[in-house]
Amino acid sequence: MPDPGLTLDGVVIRRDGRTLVDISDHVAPGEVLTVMGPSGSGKSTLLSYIIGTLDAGFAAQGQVKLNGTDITDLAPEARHVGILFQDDLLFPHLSVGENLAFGLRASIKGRAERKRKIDAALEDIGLAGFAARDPDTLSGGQKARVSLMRMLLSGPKALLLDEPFSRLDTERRDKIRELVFAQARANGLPVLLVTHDHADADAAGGRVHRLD
Ligand SMILES: Nc1ncnc2c1ncn2[C@@H]1O[C@H](COP(=O)(O)OP(=O)(O)OP(=O)(O)O)[C@@H](O)[C@H]1O
Repeated sequence: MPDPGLTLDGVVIRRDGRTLVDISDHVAPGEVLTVMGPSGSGKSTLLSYIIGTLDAGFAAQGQVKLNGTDITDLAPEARHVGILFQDDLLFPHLSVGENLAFGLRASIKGRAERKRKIDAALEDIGLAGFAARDPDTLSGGQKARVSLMRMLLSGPKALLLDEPFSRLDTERRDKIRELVFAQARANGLPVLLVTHDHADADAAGGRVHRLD
């Protein structure tokens, strides 16, 4: 595979004549690149560009490549880039298992195979036996784990994290952060982490790109 990982090649994003983002970088499989910067510096804007949902009011140039393939002009769903937000919500009218099934790749058709995958996924995140539960009966940390797993089950080739830990208390935060990074490493996913928190950057252990 040519150049595995996520490549940002001369990505420049402007708004009203002001350059917000200017980045060229390569994030290897299993590596975490942390993006930090003050409020309004363009962190979420960069993630929108990568997933293909940048607001038309921005002017952008540069290529986004995933495993050597240029995905800059693909529709968001064709990019296979997973994103996790601070307030990621589970579908409240679906059970925990159905929420996970929603993320499962369409290629997994058989009922038994889907159930087996979901049970294994719940076990992976320490929630074995939770398939029938309603999301609103879960704690914040449990919901965060289900959101993460739902996203991973959709088979992303890169992982973007937009302050996904900031609502969690310190103890849960450490555990979930570890789980996210361990899953990214296990799946060989390049990770781009947007955060205000230096503890997140330290836990990620990789390089830091600053937007000012
Ligand atoms: N749809 C929009 N219309 C107008 N301005 C926008 C829009 N979206 C973002 N902006 C502006 O673009 C700049 C970058 O916003 P962005 O959300 O990327 O910042 P951020 O670094 O993620 O901030 P925060 O840390 O507060 O989330 C800000 O000045 C913001 O006001």
